[in-house]
Amino acid sequence: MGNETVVSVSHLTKQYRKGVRAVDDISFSLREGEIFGLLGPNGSGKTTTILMLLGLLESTQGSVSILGNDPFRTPLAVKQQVGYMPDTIGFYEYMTAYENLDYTARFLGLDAEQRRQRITASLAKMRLSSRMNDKVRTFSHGMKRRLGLAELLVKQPKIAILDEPTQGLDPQSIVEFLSLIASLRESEGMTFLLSSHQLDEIQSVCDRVGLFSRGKLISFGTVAELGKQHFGSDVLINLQAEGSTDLLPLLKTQQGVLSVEREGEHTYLIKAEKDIRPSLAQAVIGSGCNLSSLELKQHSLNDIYQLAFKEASNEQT
Ligand SMILES: Nc1ncnc2c1ncn2[C@@H]1O[C@H](COP(=O)(O)OP(=O)(O)OP(=O)(O)O)[C@@H](O)[C@H]1O
Repeated sequence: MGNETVVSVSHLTKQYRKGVRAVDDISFSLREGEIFGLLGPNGSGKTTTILMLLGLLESTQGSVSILGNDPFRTPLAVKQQVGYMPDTIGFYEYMTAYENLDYTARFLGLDAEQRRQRITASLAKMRLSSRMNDKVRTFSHGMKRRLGLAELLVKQPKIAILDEPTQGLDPQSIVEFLSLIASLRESEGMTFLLSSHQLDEIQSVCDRVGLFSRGKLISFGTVAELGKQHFGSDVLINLQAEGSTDLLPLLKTQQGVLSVEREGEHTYLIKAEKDIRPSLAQAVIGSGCNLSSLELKQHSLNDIYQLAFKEASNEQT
């Protein structure tokens, strides 16, 4: 991931005519080459934010800068550098995959040979070469998503914004789709913004996430940072040990330990200020017990999401 800021959002607000404040004073920035997950329940403001990033919707207040351009004032400059995959991808169903991509490529002003090269390379990367002359209406949902990524590749944008890209995919296709995104980041250096409520998958691919609740960005950072912010602890350690000594009092008094919970007869979950596995191992072995496992655990994005929303709704009521 580079250090250059490619997307910068400052105090962005959108109030629809009917009075709904769909996005309420949000600020964040994205770095070149990062994969960012915009997470939130239905109606929390994700799509409204995305539309403002794309210049398709005017903000009520605040500003957006995409690679130095204001998307609402200079939409063409932004459109050339940003690829967008909406939640319902609109391909021409009675045209072939190749024809659909050629239609997109013509807008880029490429000559016939450049178009052919770019399209065939993109379809190959998305493993759709064998289906390029088939009509899109014969494609499965997952194949249409892959064709959506191929279309992004034809466009070669610096930034790709994908609204609910994994919606409707089976678990295997989700894993495959997200690994394609990760590989595009590696090979093309693209920056991705994904909106989603598929937490586990997002955790596996995103460098940083932003949690949305009722138009507000209630948390922003890496999953580890969010874990610290909401759970007040840097690390969770899972320890398994057997022996005649009750380890609970011993573990509780170790330096750096914040709390200890017994999770099973011989299993403990330790909340600690930092990674103190070496001193825990010493203490356990010193007490005469057999240490069978000592693992660093992260709070799952799902745990963080649940807690963050509980906190946000407590604040709002
Ligand atoms: N054109 C509109 N006019 C008035 N209100 C709108 C309009 N579009 C969205 N809203 C409202 O703004 C809020 C945020 O909607 P938005 O679509 O941005 O949420 P979302 O997080 O993308 O939801 P989802 O996950 O369901 O797509 C909701 O209360 C929605 O009803």
